[in-house]
Amino acid sequence: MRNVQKLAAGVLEAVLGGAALHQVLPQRLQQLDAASARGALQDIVYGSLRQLGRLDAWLAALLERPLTDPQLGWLLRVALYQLAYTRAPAHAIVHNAVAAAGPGWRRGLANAVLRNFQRRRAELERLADATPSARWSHPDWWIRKLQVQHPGRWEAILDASLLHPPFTLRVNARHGDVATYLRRLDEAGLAARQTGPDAVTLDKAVPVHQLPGFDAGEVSVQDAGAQWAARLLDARPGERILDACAAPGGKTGHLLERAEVDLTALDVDAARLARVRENLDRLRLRATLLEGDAAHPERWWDGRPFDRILADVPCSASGVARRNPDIKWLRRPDDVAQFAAQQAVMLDALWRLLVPGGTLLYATCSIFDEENDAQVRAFLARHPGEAERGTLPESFPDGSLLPDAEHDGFFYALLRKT
Ligand SMILES: C[S@@+](CC[C@H](N)C(=O)[O-])C[C@H]1O[C@@H](n2cnc3c(N)ncnc32)[C@H](O)[C@@H]1O
Repeated sequence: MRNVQKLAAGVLEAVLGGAALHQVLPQRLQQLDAASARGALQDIVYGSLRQLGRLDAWLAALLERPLTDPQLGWLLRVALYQLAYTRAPAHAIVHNAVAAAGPGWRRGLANAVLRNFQRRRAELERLADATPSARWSHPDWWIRKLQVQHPGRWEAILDASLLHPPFTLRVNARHGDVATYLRRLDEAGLAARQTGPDAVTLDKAVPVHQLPGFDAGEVSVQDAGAQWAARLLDARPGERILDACAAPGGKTGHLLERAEVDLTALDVDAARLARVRENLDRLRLRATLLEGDAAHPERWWDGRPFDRILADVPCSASGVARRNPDIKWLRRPDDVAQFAAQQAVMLDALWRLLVPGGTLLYATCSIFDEENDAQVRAFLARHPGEAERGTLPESFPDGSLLPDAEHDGFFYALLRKT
């Protein structure tokens, strides 16, 4: 356990220092032989990042003066996370963290902090609950933005963002229906329920290769909220479709599963585009893959207009913060305006590629207004008389997809070229 604690502390320090979680964590996971230790490291890193505001508040309350050793601080947060949120035996957590803390005063301090946490737990929970950034483990600016932009829903959004993200599959309609797949999951001993027209959510995440039919392309892992994109774009057989920010290809695959279309999958990132190819190969589906910048179609467009365009633009990812819990700590308030500016340029550029009468589906995994409704309103104001906003179907949940227990946060707007 000592090694796992130290590795977890190292990952947290690197990530909060600016390193990419998806690069640092796999490197550290490779240093562990036992699958159980790798599982524990993954859980501790994700869980600590999800609850970091609370862990910070506890640590600050337990220290008499600020720590001079940042590495010890990360180790203590890891141990606090384990004590509060895991089933590992408390004595082992404390014993190993104290040993990992190093000699001299570090050892004594680690011992005092962790034992005091156990003694003062109820008081510390109340203390954290009284401070929004600790209660919901989000930066203050993020919480204030949600309070202003979602006055009736901000607490529910933040509560949902502390949950473990659901593990949801998309059933490939070319292979069978949801009811049949639910029966196959049941036969495999995997409890699940339907959470969308093509979506089933498992009670517990499992490695994908344990899923019946995964290798044959019968299902894909995709959040139920993300599965609305293909349904809303509603591509018809034979149409020419542009998936303008396609990688890693989750929505590309869904579009192709639903209709025989002539699909171009564009992405600016060649490495990510390779993942589109891998995903489509598994699904045995075909598309034209193009590396290119959606903001500069003159560099890659062949001049033939598209009937429908999916613009699943890069965004703050504030709707999927529980899946990428480093994001909320690394984003700066200014980033949101920068994303919004980049999205506006991409929207205007892509709009020119759409056939008259065609539809563009604008999509983000953000819950911030600047990237969503305000973005669409500004677009309509820039294109008077040539664009109108389409209505989303009644089956679409509640007019918006704010994160909850069943799906992540997404935004969709249909734009029709008049
Ligand atoms: C939200 S992700 C897309 C997710 C994808 N649609 C899916 O469902 O799997 C945004 C993608 O936009 C790509 N991207 C960012 N800037 C771009 C640009 N200027 N042109 C094209 N793609 C871009 C990123 O590389 C990233 O893969």
